[in-house]
Amino acid sequence: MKPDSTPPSPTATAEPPGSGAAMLAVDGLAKSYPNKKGAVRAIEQVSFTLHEGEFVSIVGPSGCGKTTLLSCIAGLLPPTGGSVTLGGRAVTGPPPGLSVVFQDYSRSLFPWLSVESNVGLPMKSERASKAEIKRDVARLLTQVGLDPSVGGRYPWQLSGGMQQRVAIARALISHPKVLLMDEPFASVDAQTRTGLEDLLLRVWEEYNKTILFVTHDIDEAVYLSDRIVVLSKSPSSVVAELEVPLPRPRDQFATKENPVYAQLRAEVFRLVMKDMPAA
Ligand SMILES: Nc1ncnc2c1ncn2[C@@H]1O[C@H](COP(=O)(O)OP(=O)(O)OP(=O)(O)O)[C@@H](O)[C@H]1O
Repeated sequence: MKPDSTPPSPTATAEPPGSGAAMLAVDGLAKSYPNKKGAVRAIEQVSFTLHEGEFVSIVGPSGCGKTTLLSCIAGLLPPTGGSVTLGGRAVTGPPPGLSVVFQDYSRSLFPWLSVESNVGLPMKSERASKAEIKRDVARLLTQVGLDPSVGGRYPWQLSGGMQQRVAIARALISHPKVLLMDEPFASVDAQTRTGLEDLLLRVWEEYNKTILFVTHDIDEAVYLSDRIVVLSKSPSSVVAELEVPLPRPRDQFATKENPVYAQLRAEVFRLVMKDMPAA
């Protein structure tokens, strides 16, 4: 496997996000799960497009079908209608060029493998040499803010935040075009979460990735994204797509003090709560 050429610096991204070619197109996607009574319609008629280099978040009321949507996009679950195309090719199974990071890092990482083996696994299956794997794993661990010596430890010896950094390193090592993230920071404490948000923004800018990020957290969606896709309650469809015109680079203090941040947060909250079942 060839390593990426030197990652471009954040300032080298000449085009504004969202101005690139269509990278991921979701068109009329539907998914029903069979049950004793017939079927549970989880999502129906979900359509949106991600352009190259864009950071897009999906939000919606609890149980609206966010995980179902992401699983269909990742080719892990066959949709019952509609289509997904990645780089112009129909997704019919897990496609090359796409990596997934789950909320539950134990789903991303094998506890019986060292951190180095976990991160290097995609390269191993592509028959990279041991030296190449070692070099790239150390580079990626540094990139996600971990000391390369962590490579010799096991996932269960690390904190939740560190494990999620390892999962991000592993997702990046195969140079995916698109990163799908399913509530990746929902299982860590608030301070760790803000650190991971800023890490993700740095990685996104440096590697010029296209990211689709599912979250329950409206603040997080506004802070991170170029655009927010709001889903209705299940069976869900897209009720709104909102641009986030906040300047970049984002900053946990300055961005959140910007009146546009508060305005957008309130708007997304209103759209999501409209469809929330009573507690
Ligand atoms: N394997 C399954 N079999 C049957 N129904 C399912 C299955 N998985 C999900 N569902 C149903 O599909 C709908 C959407 O579920 P999904 O987990 O995708 O939503 P979500 O938005 O990710 O949920 P949450 O807000 O809890 O993260 C729900 O009504 C759920 O009960």
